[in-house]
Amino acid sequence: MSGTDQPRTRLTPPEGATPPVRHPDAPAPGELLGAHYDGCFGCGTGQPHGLHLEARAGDGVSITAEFTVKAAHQGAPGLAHGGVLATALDETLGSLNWLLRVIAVTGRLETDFLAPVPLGTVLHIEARVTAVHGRKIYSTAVGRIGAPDGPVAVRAQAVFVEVKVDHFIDNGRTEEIQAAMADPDQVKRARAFEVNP
Ligand SMILES: CCCCCCCC(=O)SCCNC(=O)CCNC(=O)[C@H](O)C(C)(C)COP(=O)(O)OP(=O)(O)OC[C@H]1O[C@@H](n2cnc3c(N)ncnc32)[C@H](O)[C@@H]1OP(=O)(O)O
Repeated sequence: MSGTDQPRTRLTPPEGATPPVRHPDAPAPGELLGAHYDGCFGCGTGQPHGLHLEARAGDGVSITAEFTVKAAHQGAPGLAHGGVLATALDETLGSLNWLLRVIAVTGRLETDFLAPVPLGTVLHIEARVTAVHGRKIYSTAVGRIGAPDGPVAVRAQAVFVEVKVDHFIDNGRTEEIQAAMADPDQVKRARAFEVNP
């Protein structure tokens, strides 16, 4: 690899990284998080072919989530598309930041595909933050077939990078940004960008 092809950072926390701290206002363990934005492909109710992933707060800085593989999510006949499975992991890992009450985006996501996932499967995902270092949040996730203790189909390791809300406002298409900011529901307005209302 040439210098510019190198990943920005390793997936294992560096020396000096600290354990994550659950925000005191984070939803209680077991609480459903709900969609952060109707238009989100991972969790939004306004996306007919989206994943409609449902995430719940877990203990510490962890999340459990469920995603049912539907016809629109196929790659090979009757099997989930690998990119869709990576999206489900990304969405669950992204939800962890809500427990830290930090706005962050995926910087790096590495996925291991261990077993094919048939159409109709409920994928049970568990994700947790392992460490924080500066703006970098290190996390892992595992997705199991059919039950929380079912066979492991996918695993992921990720680094999220903390950003300011300007990241979305400056880079998102104007129509969607304006519509999200004009939402009369204050919580929905804030959660579109995962900002602590
Ligand atoms: C609202 C919630 C929605 C959740 C949806 C699910 C999550 C998503 O899919 S988010 C969408 C996909 N991700 C993106 O679009 C991100 C695109 N990338 C970017 O915008 C930028 O590259 C961004 C913000 C990640 C980093 O840029 P910038 O703020 O300039 O970072 P920079 O100051 O260079 O680096 C800060 C630290 O992060 C590290 N870093 C930066 N980029 C990366 C990366 N890609 N991978 C790993 N580490 C990184 C740097 O090494 C640096 O570490 P250190 O402080 O130790 O030196």
